[in-house]
Amino acid sequence: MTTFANSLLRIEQLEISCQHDGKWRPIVQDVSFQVFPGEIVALTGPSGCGKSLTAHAIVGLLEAGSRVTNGQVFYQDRDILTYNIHDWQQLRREEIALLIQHSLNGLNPIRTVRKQMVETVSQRKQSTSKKELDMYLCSLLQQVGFTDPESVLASYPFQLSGGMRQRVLLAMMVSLQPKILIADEPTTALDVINRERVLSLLKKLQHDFGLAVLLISHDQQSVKRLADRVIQMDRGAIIR
Ligand SMILES: Nc1ncnc2c1ncn2[C@@H]1O[C@H](COP(=O)(O)OP(=O)(O)OP(=O)(O)O)[C@@H](O)[C@H]1O
Repeated sequence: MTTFANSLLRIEQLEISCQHDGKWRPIVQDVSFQVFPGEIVALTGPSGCGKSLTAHAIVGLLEAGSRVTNGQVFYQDRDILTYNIHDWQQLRREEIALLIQHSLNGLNPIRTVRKQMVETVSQRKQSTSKKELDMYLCSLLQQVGFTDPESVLASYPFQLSGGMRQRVLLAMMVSLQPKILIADEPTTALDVINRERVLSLLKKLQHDFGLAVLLISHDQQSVKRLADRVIQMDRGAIIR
């Protein structure tokens, strides 16, 4: 008998259907794979093959017009598709982080980085003095490669480049100490230098914290450089 004792994430025969012209049709079908602690697994394939739908289903964030119609998703052997909204929120806060395609969407454009980081960090950290908190925020930003963290804290998202915003999101994610990061096209909107930075950072987080990463990407270069294992999708199914 196969044992799944060590897998962090186990997807079994997942089917996701979408509504088109009032009819529900399966778009993702019979998708099964596992992610083990500390490994980087790439989910790759052409545009529209169902990578994002799969990623969003795993974290309970499918949009209206799409839903899971078959299969199971286990996180540490817990069947998370049975979760309610509260359970999902807790899972996303404590265990599974999601880094989305366009980083600006993940940050509020009219609030400073500091305010947003404080909000995230306070989900995990007990209240401390302002000075201690600032030191902690700066250390998080330094971990993701910022040499002038104070000025980043005082900035609004629009004052930062796409790559910088992506790294701010990663710093916030690090503070939540997730076991697994699902990164949906984390480098698509970035120029070559920032792309390299974000990819190196994912590798560093894997190395330093034993973070597992499910990397959704159609960028073969990123996939080759980063992934320990590659899962190839096409037209809603895994092909290898
Ligand atoms: N909420 C929705 N309602 C209806 N159809 C949807 C919905 N979300 C996704 N789809 C359809 O499902 C298909 C797969 O979409 P998905 O975003 O998962 O592709 P993808 O592989 O991530 O592509 P890309 O690399 O371009 O992001 C697409 O044809 C898309 O139009």
